[in-house]
Amino acid sequence: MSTTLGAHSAASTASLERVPLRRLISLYRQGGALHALESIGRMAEGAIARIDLGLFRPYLITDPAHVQHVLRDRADNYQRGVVMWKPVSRLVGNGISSEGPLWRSSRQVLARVFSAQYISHFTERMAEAINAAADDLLARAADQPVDVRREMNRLMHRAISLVFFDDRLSVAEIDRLGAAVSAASSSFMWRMAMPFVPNAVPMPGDRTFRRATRTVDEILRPLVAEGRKRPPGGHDVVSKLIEAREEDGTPFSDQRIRDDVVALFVSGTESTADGLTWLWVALHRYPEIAERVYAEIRSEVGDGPARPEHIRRLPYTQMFLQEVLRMHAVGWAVPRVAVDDDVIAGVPIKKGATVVLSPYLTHRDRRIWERPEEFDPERFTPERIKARIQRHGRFAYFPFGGGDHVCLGEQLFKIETTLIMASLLSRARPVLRNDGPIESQLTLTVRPSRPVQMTLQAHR
Ligand code: HEM
Repeated sequence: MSTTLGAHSAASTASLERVPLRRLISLYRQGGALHALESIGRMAEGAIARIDLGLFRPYLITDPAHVQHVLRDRADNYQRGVVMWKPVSRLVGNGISSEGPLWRSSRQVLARVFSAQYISHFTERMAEAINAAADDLLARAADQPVDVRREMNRLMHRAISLVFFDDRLSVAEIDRLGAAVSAASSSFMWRMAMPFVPNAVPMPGDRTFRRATRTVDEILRPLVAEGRKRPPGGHDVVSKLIEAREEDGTPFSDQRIRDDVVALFVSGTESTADGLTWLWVALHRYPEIAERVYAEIRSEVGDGPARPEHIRRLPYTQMFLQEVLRMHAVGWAVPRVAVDDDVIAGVPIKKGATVVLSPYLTHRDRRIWERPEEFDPERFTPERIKARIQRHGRFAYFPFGGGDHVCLGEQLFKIETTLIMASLLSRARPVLRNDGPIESQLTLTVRPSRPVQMTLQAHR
């Protein structure tokens, strides 16, 4: 086994460099999977890397021009369709998380529901719900450390409750739904590792999967049935899916609606919880930079409550958030399969090959980012963004992906996160209470290696 590196100049012929398996194993042994990934990224320096794992030989792509080629210029030739997908589709069906006509009809309706304009129907109530939950959190976290991920999930579920269900599901039920979706998602690891095993053959995790999907159905099916009896015109996800039509004009079935809601949960909640957790780690780690965030929020929001109009009056807070997602690109891998033969930067990509784009590595490419290991929100001033785009193109920074499958939840994430920050940080600042260091861990997302514990100290 080996890793083969190809040149990154579009005009050049491929220059290849082999890294023996010994090297890969030694990188893994030195510092785990993330260290190995980072090291390959550094060696490649934007060139295409071929990770040779025997039968599976994906290409790792990090140069912004190559990313643009896959996600935008030749998007028709690069589709989702990894074999690992089969077990996931048992949970999320074949709508928004797939490809083809069913994806297109889901995407069409959901792109509208998740646009800034549609979400604005909910921001007023979202701010109220987040302020109320923040009051509760501030009271609990004043002296006793709380688990950041769990608390961020709770806050996020309040926003989701509105946008997905127009508040027709209680927060307790959404927490239950979230837990079931999360249990189901982690139950099919074995099936993902061995996708060719038929469903009829029992495997570890099957029982958890069945129990979790039963809970999901118990919660969502009555909600869809009740939604069908309501007058049309609702702005929430379920109402819009009920009004949606397939390309041939048939309405979405109950199963299809249930599948898309679950798919949104799967795509949206894990990455949001990870992104929000890194946010608190960054505020604690970089106190001088965090002071500027607190000062901006205090000057605009005072002692609260946070309101929708504050969102666009907090530019430094937004820059801080962008830098969090640069350093901690939680969706670290965006995989695609080549539909037909292609050539990228002189490297032939055969039909059926898997290419993996990695925002995590692109965001740490030294050719694009000065001192990429340093946390610096100033990278995101409008002037510097413009200069970067002119020099390196739009895909130098792509935490939310790009092209046809660009993340649907980007606006929702920004709105809910800014409201959460404004509501909590107008009154308090975080202090992490973990004993040891918090490292990054590579799983399906990049997440903190241990649960993050924090208290919230009232501003003096
Ligand atoms: C920090 C938060 C988030 C990050 C970093 C993130 C990242 C991403 C990325 C990289 C993709 C592209 C995947 C691909 O091209 O294959 C994506 C797609 C997607 N995201 Fe997000 N996401 C976040 C939050 C959300 C939220 C809050 C939602 C919805 C509630 C959401 C829903 C989706 C959906 C449905 C897709 C697939 C879209 C399609 O295939 O048409 N995401 N996300």
